[in-house]
Amino acid sequence: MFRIQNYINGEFRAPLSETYIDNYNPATGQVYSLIPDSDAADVELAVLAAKAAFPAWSNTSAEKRGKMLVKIANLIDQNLEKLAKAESIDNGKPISLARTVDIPRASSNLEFFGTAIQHFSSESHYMEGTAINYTLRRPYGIAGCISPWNLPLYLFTWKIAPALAAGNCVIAKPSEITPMTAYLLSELCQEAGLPAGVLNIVHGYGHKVGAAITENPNIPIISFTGGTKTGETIARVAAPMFKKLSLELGGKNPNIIFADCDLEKAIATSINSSFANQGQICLCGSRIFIERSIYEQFKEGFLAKVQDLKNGNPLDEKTKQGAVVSQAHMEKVLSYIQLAKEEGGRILAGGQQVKLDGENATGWFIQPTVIEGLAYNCRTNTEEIFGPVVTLTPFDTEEEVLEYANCTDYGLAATIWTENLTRAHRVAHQIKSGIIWVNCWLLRDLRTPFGGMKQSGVGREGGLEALRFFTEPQNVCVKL
Ligand SMILES: NC(=O)C1=CN([C@@H]2O[C@H](COP(=O)(O)OP(=O)(O)OC[C@H]3O[C@@H](n4cnc5c(N)ncnc54)[C@H](O)[C@@H]3O)[C@@H](O)[C@H]2O)C=CC1
Ligand SMILES: O=C(O)/C=C/C=C(\O)C(=O)O
Repeated sequence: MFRIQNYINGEFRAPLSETYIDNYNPATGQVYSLIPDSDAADVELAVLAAKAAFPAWSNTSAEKRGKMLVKIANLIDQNLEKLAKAESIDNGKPISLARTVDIPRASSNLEFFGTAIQHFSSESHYMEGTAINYTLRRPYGIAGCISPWNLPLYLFTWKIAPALAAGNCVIAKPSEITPMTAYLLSELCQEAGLPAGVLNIVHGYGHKVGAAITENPNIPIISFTGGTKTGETIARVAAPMFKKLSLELGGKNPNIIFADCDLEKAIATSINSSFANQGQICLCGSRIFIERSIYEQFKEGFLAKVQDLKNGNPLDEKTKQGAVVSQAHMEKVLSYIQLAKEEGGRILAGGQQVKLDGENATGWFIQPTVIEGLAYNCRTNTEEIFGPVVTLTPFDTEEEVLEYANCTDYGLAATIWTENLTRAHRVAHQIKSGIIWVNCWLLRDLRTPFGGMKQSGVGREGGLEALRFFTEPQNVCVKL
């Protein structure tokens, strides 16, 4: 069976333990490759490599570093089909989504930061006639990047690109649930001629490799995307070591439909914001609040479109709903559907695991599920499910829907549907979320600050925020 390898010091290496973890295809439930079960000793090798590479990489001009990232982006483009297929098999997502969103975005991340670093500048402060201060933005040394399974290459590159562009060397850990495209990327890095030790990819479990990165005193800065509980564990270890942290965590995002919206557009986009990637995007709008006067109309139009969303083999071009990522995750999502019933919810669509034919009979598929009749503040409506499950709740006033929207511990993203711009600004201002979309969803400009409030995270990534995060300011004051 195919064995993924670590990428350390520019070379492909087996884990020192020589043990491997099974890697599953979620659409068949079968093991199809093996992942290094690395540990702290492999991370230590990566640290040695990164330390040795840092002086040269950090002294390479921003232009050259940027060009290297753009070269890797071009190789991603040339390998689009191979990477999209690998992502679909590894994660269970429809190949059409991997081909049009995940892989192109991975390329954009590298290109964006490869060019952004060439325009990055720092400040100077003139003290009239007395002194001039200039601020240097210095790379930290070795950055740790830990990424999740839902958008594997997309989020992996979202972290490593700004870290490398800024002149850091990186030790990166993709999710052990979806390691394949990070491995394929390491092959492209070697092909591009990325100097040895600049990027090191160590595969394995979070509690071993992730914990070793978090605990390692030579890694002073960590960027993490994943579950809120894991973020808390990382913060507990890293904070007393005074590490710099960026935590992109969970969400339980409101999707607010006012009666004066363009209903057709609101329904079409809400289908996407509910069920794209089987609802496994931290930005999905899983709580849909609908103004009572159009509740039945929205519900009817929405349910009609949900009926068209059939689960299918992710490698089939026509499939819009693939498999969820793992058996454990499927069981978690199904347990929330059961909880919703216990909390008084009515299942309007879906609600079950789906058994497909042939080799997909043993895959992990869940029907897109729509539930109504729940209290806005019950567990189903406040805990992150992270699957193809949404709830519909009517509201009467703006004040009431703001209370609903803000009632969870999360504050990542929100969507507002209205044709009344004054209302849109007013409501946006009162929602406690890091990202607000008005009459759209997941419309991404990579220059904008990205991240959440409350338990959705700490810090912001994207654009200049990411380049500032991965650099440490040093002020030099020169007496005139
Ligand atoms: N982007 C997001 O908002 C994501 C949210 N989640 C949420 O988290 C829940 C749990 O999913 P998991 O797969 O368990 O996500 P996770 O948070 O455990 O995994 C994310 C990454 O963190 C690593 N990790 C795990 N434990 C670690 C530790 N102690 N130290 C350092 N790194 C560690 C994992 O190996 C993976 O690379 C999901 O059901 C979902 O609700 C999961 C993935 C992405
Ligand atoms: O940067 C984006 O466009 C999307 C980011 C999504 C996540 O961070 C997530 O789902 O975890």
